[in-house]
Amino acid sequence: MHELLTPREMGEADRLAIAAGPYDGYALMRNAGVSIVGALLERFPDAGRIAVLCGPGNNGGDGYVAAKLLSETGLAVACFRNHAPRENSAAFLAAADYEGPVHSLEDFAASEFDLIIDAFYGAGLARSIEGIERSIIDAVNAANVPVVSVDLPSGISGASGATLGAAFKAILTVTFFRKKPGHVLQPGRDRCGEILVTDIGIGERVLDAIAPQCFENTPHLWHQAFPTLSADIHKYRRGHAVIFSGGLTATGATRLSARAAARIGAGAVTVLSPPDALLVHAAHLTSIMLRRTEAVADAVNFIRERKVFSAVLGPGFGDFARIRELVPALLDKCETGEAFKGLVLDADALTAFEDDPDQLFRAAGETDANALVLTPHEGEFHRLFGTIGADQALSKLEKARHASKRANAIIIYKGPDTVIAAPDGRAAINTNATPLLATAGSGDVLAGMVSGMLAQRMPTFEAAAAAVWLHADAAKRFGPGLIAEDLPEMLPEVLADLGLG
Ligand SMILES: NC(=O)C1=CN([C@@H]2O[C@H](COP(=O)(O)OP(=O)(O)OC[C@H]3O[C@@H](n4cnc5c(N)ncnc54)[C@H](OP(=O)(O)O)[C@@H]3O)[C@@H](O)[C@H]2O)[C@@H](O)CC1
Ligand SMILES: Nc1ncnc2c1ncn2[C@@H]1O[C@H](COP(=O)(O)OP(=O)(O)O)[C@@H](O)[C@H]1O
Ligand SMILES: [K+]
Repeated sequence: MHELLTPREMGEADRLAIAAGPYDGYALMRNAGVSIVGALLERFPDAGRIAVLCGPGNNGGDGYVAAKLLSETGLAVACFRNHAPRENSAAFLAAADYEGPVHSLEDFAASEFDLIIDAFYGAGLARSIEGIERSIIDAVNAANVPVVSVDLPSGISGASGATLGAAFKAILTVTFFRKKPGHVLQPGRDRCGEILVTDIGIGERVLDAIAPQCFENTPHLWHQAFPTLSADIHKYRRGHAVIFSGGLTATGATRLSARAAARIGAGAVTVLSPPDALLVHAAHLTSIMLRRTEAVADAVNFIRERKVFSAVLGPGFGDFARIRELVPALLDKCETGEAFKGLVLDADALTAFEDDPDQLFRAAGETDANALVLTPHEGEFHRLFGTIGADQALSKLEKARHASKRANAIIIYKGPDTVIAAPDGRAAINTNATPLLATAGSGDVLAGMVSGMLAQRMPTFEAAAAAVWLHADAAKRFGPGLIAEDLPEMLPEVLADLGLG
């Protein structure tokens, strides 16, 4: 159930399901209406006066089916519309079968109803909502009457989650077969309220032909790829990660990453520290090892000699020129048949390429697409991928995908709706985050977690997706008062509950 279907793919799913039978378009629509009414009666048993706002397409058709069923239960239902459905469409049949009152949108007043069913537009919304429909959406949102949206809150793009003109703020959204990206990307996600995905008779087999490439980030996506421990494992075989430290005044970020890499299961973690920061690290580290490194060659030699599998570069690092030297040298190590296979660039290691992102992309272009993970937040994304970031026509999902191809790297585009994208086209949208993560250092922890998973040889896309989900789950479990230090300490509980590690 974690596949996300674009509106175009959903249209294809409908088409394939109708071709396979036994349901035709109107039968699917009746099933959709049944699922809407079932959810509504269960959640709003006291709603006596219900308005159904019907658009001209099949979303409106679902509305007429729901109106008919609700009126058959004896409730006072009224439909409002300005455009009748196209003749011979499934929605046309649904409108004809509904025998209750149909009014003009001009006569609608939100205050006269206990509940509003929003069936203006769903997956077919193709342009900005204007005119009377827009005025009604604004008035209903202001009136605070509960809204149940059919498929999507009207005004939200199913493809991008963007608001086209104006959008309802629903308390419940009932959708069919699978969620769409618009249900999980902001601001769409906030507009949906509770999301109920219902079965309307579309068989799972349609997915074989559609082969979706976008997923909601749930443990199903990466559970199988999570590393397991054999009885004869030892710490270096389990996986050795290194974290590059900056100078004396910014060592905390390094230790946050290191602790997270260790807690997520790396067998050994070493902090590579410049001479001036050694003492402060030594005073704080216990199970995490410490190594003095000065020249780029020191780090590269250590990585080779000590069979290091992954590294984090960037948190608190400070020295941009050194980063620009280190990145090509480290990516080169990923390619030379040695143990080292994964580099995570975060924070300063992203900003270091702000003036010449092509320098990074050239180095990355010569390596395996699974060797590099970039973890930009909004600001860092714009620094590295200015043109892509500024393109208003692209959703966050599409931006992450374009950036991933451009950089030949796995991108973790962070935020309330973090998108993880791979150059091969796969993408995952994360939905379990909490605003509690907006605390200094939480990104450093995430970078460390990714490298800890890479050290254990988890495939890169799955490692990135797993780290993002586990990071958010840790935050939610800890709850209010969270600071970044708490996140690694919650991981044992998170992992144990999933039976991982
Ligand atoms: N068998 C199935 O397929 C099933 C589908 N199901 C349901 O169908 C929904 C998708 O139906 P849909 O494709 O008809 O699209 P929908 O969202 O109703 O809008 C299209 C209409 O709106 C119009 N229009 C668009 N934007 C506009 C705007 N801004 N302002 C004004 N008009 C605008 C557009 O006009 P046009 O662009 O063609 O001129 C067209 O007339 C889906 O969400 C689900 O609820 C379920 O019943 C299960 C079975
Ligand atoms: N409002 C929010 N809701 C959910 N997650 C958030 C929110 N704000 C930040 N985060 C998450 O917190 C982390 C912050 O990372 P980052 O901005 O790099 O912080 P820092 O640089 O302080 O470590 C990211 O994983 C991001 O997705
Ligand atoms: K709708």
